[in-house]
Amino acid sequence: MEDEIILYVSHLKKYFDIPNGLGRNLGYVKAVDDVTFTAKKGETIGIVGETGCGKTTLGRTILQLTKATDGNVYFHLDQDIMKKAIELEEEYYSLTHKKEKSEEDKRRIKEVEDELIPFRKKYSLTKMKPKQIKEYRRYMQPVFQDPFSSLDPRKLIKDIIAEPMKLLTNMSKEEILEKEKEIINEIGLSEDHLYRFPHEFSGGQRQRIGIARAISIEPDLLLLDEPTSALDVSVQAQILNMLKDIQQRHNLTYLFISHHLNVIRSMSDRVIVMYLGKIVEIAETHTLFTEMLHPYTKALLSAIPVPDPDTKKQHIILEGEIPSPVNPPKGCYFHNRCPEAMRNCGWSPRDLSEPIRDAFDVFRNPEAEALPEISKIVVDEGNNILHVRFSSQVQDQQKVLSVVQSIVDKESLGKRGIMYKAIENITWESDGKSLAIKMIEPDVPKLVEAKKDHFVSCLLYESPVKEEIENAPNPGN
Ligand SMILES: Nc1ncnc2c1ncn2[C@@H]1O[C@H](COP(=O)(O)OP(=O)(O)OP(=O)(O)O)[C@@H](O)[C@H]1O
Repeated sequence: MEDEIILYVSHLKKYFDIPNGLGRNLGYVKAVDDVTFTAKKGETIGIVGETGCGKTTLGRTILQLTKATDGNVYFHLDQDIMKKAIELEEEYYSLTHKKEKSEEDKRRIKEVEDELIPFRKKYSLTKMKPKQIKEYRRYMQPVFQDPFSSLDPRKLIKDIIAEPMKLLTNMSKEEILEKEKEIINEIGLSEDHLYRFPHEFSGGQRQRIGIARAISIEPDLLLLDEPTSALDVSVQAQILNMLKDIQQRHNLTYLFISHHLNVIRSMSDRVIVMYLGKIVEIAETHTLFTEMLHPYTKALLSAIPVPDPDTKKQHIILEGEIPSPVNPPKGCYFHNRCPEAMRNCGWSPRDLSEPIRDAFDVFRNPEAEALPEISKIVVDEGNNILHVRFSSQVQDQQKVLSVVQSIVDKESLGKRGIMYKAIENITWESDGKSLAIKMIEPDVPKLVEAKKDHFVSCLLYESPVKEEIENAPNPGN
């Protein structure tokens, strides 16, 4: 692997619209949400995470097979330009995301913007015109999971492999055939296989053909999206070994997506762990598998079986459901399942609205007969307040308050006793009909370099550190 940075993905986002069928938008699926990383020439970056966390969408958006919603992708550039891209993008991002901006910051933002806008148009794939993107396409190629559907059954292998060469290069017919002969041997098949149809091949052979097609135009980067997941275990190892050989011979960079942690471990130089469209951790492979930092990575990796029966390993079972990418929680997206969550990790009035409604509903709780009737519950996400409105003036305010307090305590128990610490105060509004539960504003974790070359997005690794937060006096108590 060289030190040359071949790919810089900068704050990339892909949100899918959710149309209601009547021309209006119901919201977005945040499939990729602010992803930043670099890849070096000859490096394999493994991408892991539970199903639906955005791995495929990330790969497709980088390769411009899906149009990005926001962010930039710099690829295959002169190293000085690449360095400039990183400098400009990072400065712009940190300036524009400052909570309070000085006059000097505002002036600098304008200056960086003036330089960045034409720079992006010229160099960022997400801002280029289709014709310009086409020039880069030959240097980045995808290989997908399903070798059965990715090859046109009516075409000879010769024509299938020739497609990218015809489309993206100026090679003559003779040159294409020459290249095909060379490449078919490289993937372990022979020249006469060029004159057969896809159905005449096994799954493993078809995936070899898919790889041959991708490397025929001598790209620099391959997106390998679960390339062996549809194959028998015995065939998987052969394909993985072949991919390693091809990588060495051609000095290729791989973006390697897989559910299989052992495959990721054996293939990758560095690993990206994703959760709900965001990167939660990036580190060199050995470090990630032995000294993982993020609570999610710890849980994910605890699921790998240990071959030695004498070695005891604790399997961390995550409670709670994966939140919807349409309406992800505030703060850290993982906080509601996190065994190490703290009071500022993202608790929201949303968490209390249902339990409070249930406790005051006579159909769900017989004891609610003695309680006043709720007319409305309003979640004010902006101010982090839950407003509970009753149908009429509440006489025994103390009793209602203690019921609400007991719900908060009960809910907190399920959240390892943490959530109650997120309550700033519970007060009656002056009309005597409404109760307001105010929660603290959660912090949003940033991807920070916690150790050398080891990045993690978790408040445990940002200041104020865990102890400070946990020992802070709790105004809700
Ligand atoms: N074309 C689309 N339109 C709307 N939503 C989409 C589309 N493609 C993906 N999604 C949604 O985006 C999110 C991320 O999906 P993606 O396929 O990228 O995840 P993944 O990690 O690759 O999952 P898997 O491991 O199952 O392939 C999911 O919630 C998915 O439902």
